[in-house]
Amino acid sequence: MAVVGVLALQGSYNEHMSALRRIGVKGVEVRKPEQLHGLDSLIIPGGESTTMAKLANYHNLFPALREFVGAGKPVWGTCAGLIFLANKAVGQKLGGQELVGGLDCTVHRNFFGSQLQSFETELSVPMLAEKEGGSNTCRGVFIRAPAILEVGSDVEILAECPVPSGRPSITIPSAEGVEEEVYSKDRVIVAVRQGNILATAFHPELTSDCRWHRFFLDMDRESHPKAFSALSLSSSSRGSEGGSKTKPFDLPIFE
Ligand SMILES: NC(=O)CC[C@H](N)C(=O)O
Repeated sequence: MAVVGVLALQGSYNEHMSALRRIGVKGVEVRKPEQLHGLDSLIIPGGESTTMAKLANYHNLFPALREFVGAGKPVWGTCAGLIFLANKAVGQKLGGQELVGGLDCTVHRNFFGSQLQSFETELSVPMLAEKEGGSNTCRGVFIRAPAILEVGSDVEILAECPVPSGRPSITIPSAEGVEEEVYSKDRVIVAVRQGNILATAFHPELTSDCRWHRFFLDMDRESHPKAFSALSLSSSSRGSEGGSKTKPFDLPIFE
């Protein structure tokens, strides 16, 4: 059975652990580099990316995290986790912060504004519905959320969000170091996939909809099918919130 690590330095790791439990998957809390060995995939939760980066540095986790991503194992970053995985982040604190990288995109750390400008909205997610069943939308919980400004050609866009009208305008340094306004579009990217990397600017682990977790586990399954024996990780719950997919008749494992 696949073993999914959840980086447990700070932030919403408990919520990811319980979402994994809901779909019958074993989650393992990761705080040290050696705990990454033997994992099939990894979730980097939301939280506060600067604090998380300091803790990751303290535990000497960055080289091991980069190696994990580079090995092609599935990695999912939610919110602060997305910032960790981006190749480039803007809107950071002075001096920036260390990133794991791997995801070919530029992320703005606090695109939607301050904690007070946190919000929930329905996101259109046709691809998620196609793969995991259920409604064409999902609830997006955005907490002092980042957003993706630009993506490379290998990055598949899975969800976009209308830019709220009250959002403060953002500036990023140009190549010459001069401040310039860059974002004027009315939509922004909030979920992407690039090969083994999944990233969401919002928090599916704070909702009861497990489809993003299932989607991630399906990526995991695709990357090494042997870890998934006849015990279907989601056979117990696929169909409850996922909706229309019928359960394979030969896999009535957990009822
Ligand atoms: N909910 C979150 O993970 C917020 C992330 C936050 N914008 C940061 O920079 O870390």
